[in-house]
Amino acid sequence: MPMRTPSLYSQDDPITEALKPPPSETEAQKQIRLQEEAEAKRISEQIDEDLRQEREILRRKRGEVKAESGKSTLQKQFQLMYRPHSLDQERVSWKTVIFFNVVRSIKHILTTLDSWNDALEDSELETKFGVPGSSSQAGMSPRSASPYRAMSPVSSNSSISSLRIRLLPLVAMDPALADRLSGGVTVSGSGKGNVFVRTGWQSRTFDSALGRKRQQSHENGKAPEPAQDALTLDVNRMLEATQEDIKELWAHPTVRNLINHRRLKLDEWSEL
Ligand SMILES: Nc1nc2c(ncn2[C@@H]2O[C@H](COP(=O)(O)OP(=O)(O)OP(=O)(O)O)[C@@H](O)[C@H]2O)c(=O)[nH]1
Ligand SMILES: [Mg+2]
Repeated sequence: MPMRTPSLYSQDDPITEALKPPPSETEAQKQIRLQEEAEAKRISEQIDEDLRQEREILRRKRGEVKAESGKSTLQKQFQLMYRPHSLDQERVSWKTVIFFNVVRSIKHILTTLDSWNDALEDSELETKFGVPGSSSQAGMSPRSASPYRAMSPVSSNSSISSLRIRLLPLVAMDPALADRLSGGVTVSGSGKGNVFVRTGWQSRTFDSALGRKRQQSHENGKAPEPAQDALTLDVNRMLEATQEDIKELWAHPTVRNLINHRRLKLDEWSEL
């Protein structure tokens, strides 16, 4: 009796019924068909096996460590215990991040204020939006839906516009800081654009900050001194010069109002 290759098709499946070979099939044709089926099955099983192995490799690569399980915290603790100097060195790179967050937030406040024409006072907010929480006009878009420009007289917004002018040089540093963090990848967009932080930002900010100095002191076998580069020095100076303006902006009733009415949201930026 000749060996029969097992058929792919089961006996009681409606699809099997539909795919049945024609009754006129010769024995030779049948053999070819069964061989083709067996080959197709083998290939399909091979693909499944390959996929399974790939998943397994990926799973091993990722490891079993879960997100938010304290990896970074543990690393910092080890650093503190065994290489406290390395944290001093890192301080410089974090400076860029902190400056960027501050500058970006100020820019965001000013942009939001601008979209409200710098002039949302208590009385106007109450009239326009009702008491906080009553959402009669929630979602109304600022510029298009309001004739503020025409109707709001110069009052508290005069101080905002002067704050805006004083803070302009600081806000102008935003692209440079973003550029530093994203490693030269241009951050485009409307000012709301996110910075895509790329792997290695820390060594980048660190290298830019220390440059040759680091190399030299490594050659001497000494730990490098924390230093700052031109960019962070500039921002540092500007922050010092404008700190009162920043406080004033933050405490300004219009800004307070926007925050209270949830017209101004400052994102937390916790990826770093
Ligand atoms: N109670 C407690 N909280 C911890 C401990 N270690 C870390 N945390 C907190 O857990 C949170 C996550 O810690 P991370 O060190 O950022 O965790 P991670 O594994 O690096 O997280 P990913 O980078 O998102 O994968 C932080 O809020 C830490 O403060 C711990 O030993 N005890
Ligand atoms: Mg982490």
